[in-house]
Amino acid sequence: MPILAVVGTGYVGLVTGVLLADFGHTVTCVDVDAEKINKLCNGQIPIYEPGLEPIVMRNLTCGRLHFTTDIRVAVEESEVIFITVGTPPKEDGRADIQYVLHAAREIAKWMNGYKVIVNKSTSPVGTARAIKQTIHQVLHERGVNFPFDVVSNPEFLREGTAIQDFMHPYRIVIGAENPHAIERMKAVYGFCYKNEVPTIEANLETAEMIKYASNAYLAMKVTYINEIANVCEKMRADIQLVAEAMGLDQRIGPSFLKAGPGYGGSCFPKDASALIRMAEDCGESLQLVEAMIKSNQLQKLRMVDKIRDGLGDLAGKNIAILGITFKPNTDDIRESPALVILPRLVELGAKLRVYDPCGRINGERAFRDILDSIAWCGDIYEAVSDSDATVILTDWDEFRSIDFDRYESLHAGKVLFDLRNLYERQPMTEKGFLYFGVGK
Ligand SMILES: NC(=O)c1ccc[n+]([C@@H]2O[C@H](COP(=O)([O-])OP(=O)(O)OC[C@H]3O[C@@H](n4cnc5c(N)ncnc54)[C@H](O)[C@@H]3O)[C@@H](O)[C@H]2O)c1
Ligand SMILES: O=c1ccn([C@@H]2O[C@H](COP(=O)(O)OP(=O)(O)O[C@H]3O[C@H](CO)[C@@H](O)[C@H](O)[C@H]3O)[C@@H](O)[C@H]2O)c(=O)[nH]1
Repeated sequence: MPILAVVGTGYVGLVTGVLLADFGHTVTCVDVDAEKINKLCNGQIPIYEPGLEPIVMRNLTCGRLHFTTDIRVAVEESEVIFITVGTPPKEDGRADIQYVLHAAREIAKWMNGYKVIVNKSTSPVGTARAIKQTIHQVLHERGVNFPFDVVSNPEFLREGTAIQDFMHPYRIVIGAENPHAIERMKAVYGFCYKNEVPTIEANLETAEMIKYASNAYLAMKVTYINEIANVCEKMRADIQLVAEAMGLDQRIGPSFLKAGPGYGGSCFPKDASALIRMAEDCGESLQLVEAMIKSNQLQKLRMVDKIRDGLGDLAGKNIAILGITFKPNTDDIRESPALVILPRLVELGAKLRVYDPCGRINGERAFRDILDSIAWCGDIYEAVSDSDATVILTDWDEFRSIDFDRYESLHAGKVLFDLRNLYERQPMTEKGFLYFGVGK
């Protein structure tokens, strides 16, 4: 059984390392962030991911899982080394692979025998070859000649459901040049999944492209349903029934058809832009993906128009905001629709009373320019107290069961902008609410 190392202990690295350990592998997770590693060594989880903490504790205790800032030991002791560092967007939309190549250089510095270097970071086509070249160069500088293979093994987990996604992936993609590397990867995953998960073996370029093509397609599904929702609103049609009926067609499928305020997160936006640049670099244009990005930006602004149309002049209005994270069950607010919608509401004169079950710490940082207009609240009812209207921005489960009797007793304005369609219009209207959903 190969000993494993994971370089980069963020969302993907931590989940990968911890769950591979839970499947029985010996894993060392490395990060350059000493504070993060210190916390993890003490069993504290630096991110919010439901269910992860007990699994970390369990594997730390039984000695299969290690955290360190010392990449040397991790590399020397392992045979298969995953790279899971960030690939953030550059200003021109391209993915910045400098952290991936830096990790590759660090690995090459301490290689002491055959290694499989597995890139799990979402990286443009050509990155695996660049990793290979980087490692060759460092080994050459060191005057050594250890054999190694580079594998592209994109990750498809979602934040908030990362454990379930990692334990039961739809597929495993292994891009490699050498059958021996594929065999070592099968030794890693076959041990976990008993070969029950479909595995796609491909060349490096194909594996890298599968990740971008998948993310852009999912983002396009969301954007498509949002556009149809906008038309439904004008035509007395109900997007939820439209989506349900569409989804029953197996060729379409029911997932990623929930209309809302636009997609966000650390992946869809940056990966769509990177895909467009990748296409441009080889003389092609991806017009659907380009249109999707524009449409998604408009969708976020459209939510502001919806609120302004429903409430009138926003100057001096108190608006309760329920949810700022880009989706439920995460503390991540990267590219969240809230980042566009909240500053615009403030610009229009509104005061915001914000509650998010997990997003406050990241929110305080992201909204530092408008903090004077934000009151952070500890729960739903504190947020809605004395407000003129409530906006549901994230589909956290606790927002599905608001106690509306309590809501009324807090002098909360009976105007609800339900941007995740958690409620039905008719019962809300019967309760005396002015109700605005998306696409119904
Ligand atoms: N977040 C997701 O849900 C998700 C899902 C699938 C794929 N991805 C992709 O996976 C990659 C990682 O994403 P993330 O969200 O986990 O990022 P992240 O920012 O949460 O974590 C990256 C970590 O790498 C560390 N790091 C950077 N350089 C390092 C180095 N040289 N050595 C050791 N550690 C180093 C950072 O300190 C950080 O802790 C990205 O390419 C992303 O697109 C993310
Ligand atoms: O029907 C839907 C589904 C999603 N969304 C929005 O789309 C965004 C992304 O959601 P989701 O895909 O669940 O979250 P991520 O954690 O960003 O996961 C995506 O990005 C990851 C990083 O690449 C991939 O690994 C995953 O497969 C891919 O789903 C969020 O803003 C959601 O609110 C909708 O509005 N409607």
